[in-house]
This record gives sequence, structure tokens and C-alpha cells, in this order.
Amino acid sequence: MLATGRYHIDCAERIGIPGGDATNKIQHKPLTTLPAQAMLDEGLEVTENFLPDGPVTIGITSGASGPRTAALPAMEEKPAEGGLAVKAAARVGAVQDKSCKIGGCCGKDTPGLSREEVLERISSLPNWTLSPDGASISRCFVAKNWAAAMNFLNEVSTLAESEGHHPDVHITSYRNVRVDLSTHAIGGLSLPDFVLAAKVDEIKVEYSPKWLKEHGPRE
Ligand SMILES: C[C@H](O)[C@H](O)[C@H]1CNC2=NC(N)=NC(=O)C2=N1
Repeated sequence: MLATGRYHIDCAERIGIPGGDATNKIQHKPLTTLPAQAMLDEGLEVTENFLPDGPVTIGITSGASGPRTAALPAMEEKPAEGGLAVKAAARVGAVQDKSCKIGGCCGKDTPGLSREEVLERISSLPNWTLSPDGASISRCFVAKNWAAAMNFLNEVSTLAESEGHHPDVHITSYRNVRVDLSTHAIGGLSLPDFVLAAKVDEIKVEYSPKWLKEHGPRE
């Protein structure tokens, strides 16, 4: 039995690279790439012909804390047009709900994250805090003025629409900004929340100089 490689993927969509491309490919996270980078689809590699010709035995594990709902479909689905991943992802609700592109799922079947996964992922998002009930993450800051607050939230809005995943946004006292993220469909946190949070952190902010002095520089 030919030994194949071992690949770290976050959802079945990474197999076969959806879009009708049923070739023998896998997009995976090398050990040298940090989870926070992978959440932004950075540092991923595509390995072609990752399965050898002829009969193979594939072992699939969702790992100690990975969601079974993400691994099971990959086991049950027969390879089909568009690759195993597209069929499997459809079972996880990704393809059915095209509006949400991040992580490929935003429906009632969206796998929630375990407490351990939430704590691991939020540790790579220093601007964000976990709600007391563990069901959402928030980012708060004071902007320079109303225009700065609105400019930021307008960019958040454009990002949310392009990703099909939407935060709750607030402006109080004309420039205090708060962004809350959770996955409404499951009433809790899932991968899309952390991916969107990382992308929100890439938006330039004009902070209140006083707030910035009190809270330290923001990257
Ligand atoms: C139909 C629509 O795509 C879905 O309701 C999407 C929209 N944006 C979403 N955003 C968030 N945060 N959670 C969701 O469950 C969600 N679902």
C-alpha cells in the first residue's frame, strides 16, 4: 500500500478544489502556516495528484476537537462531478447556501466550534474579546470622529456582503464603535466568525488619539 501524505484541512471543500474541477488536488495548511493565516486563506498550498493511481485506502479523522459534521460527509460521499469536496461540502450546507462563502458554511448545519477551538482562535485576535456566554466575539474602539467611525463601518459592510457573513455593528456617543460577530444560524460561534474578524482587523481605522494612547498601538 503506497503511503500518501497527511494533509491538514478545515473543511471538505479543500478536496477536489470545487468549481467542477474534479482533479486529484487538495488545498491544505502546511505545518509552518499559523491557523490565523490559514483562516485568511493565506499560507495554504495546493498539492496535485495527492492520491496515487489505483485502489487506495484513505483515513479521515476530524481530530480531537474537529467537528464530526465536517469530516463525516467526506467519508460518506462518492467522488462526483466537482470532486469529493463539493459533494461533501453540500452536506455541510456550504454549497446550498452560496451567500456565505467564508469557510463554506452558514446554515443550520454549520459546525459550531468547541470551547477549546474558540479559545485557540481568539488568542490570535488580540483586538477581539469573547462574550461571557461564549456565543459571540466583539471588538470595541473609539474612532477619531463620526466620519472615521462611519468610514470603518462602511468598509465592514462591504466586506460582510462580499463574504456573505454579517456582524452586528454599533456606534454610540457619535464615535464609539462596537462590532459583534456570531453565526446567527446556530446561535453561536463558527469558523466564519473568526475568519471575518481577522479580515475586519485588516481595515484601516482612524482612532481617537486619546483612545490609542490609552490602549496601545494597533497593527
Ligand atoms: C440567507 C443568508 O445568507 C444567511 O442568513 C447568512 C447571512 N449572513 C449571516 N451572518 C451571520 N453572522 N450569521 C449567519 O448565520 C448568516 N447567515
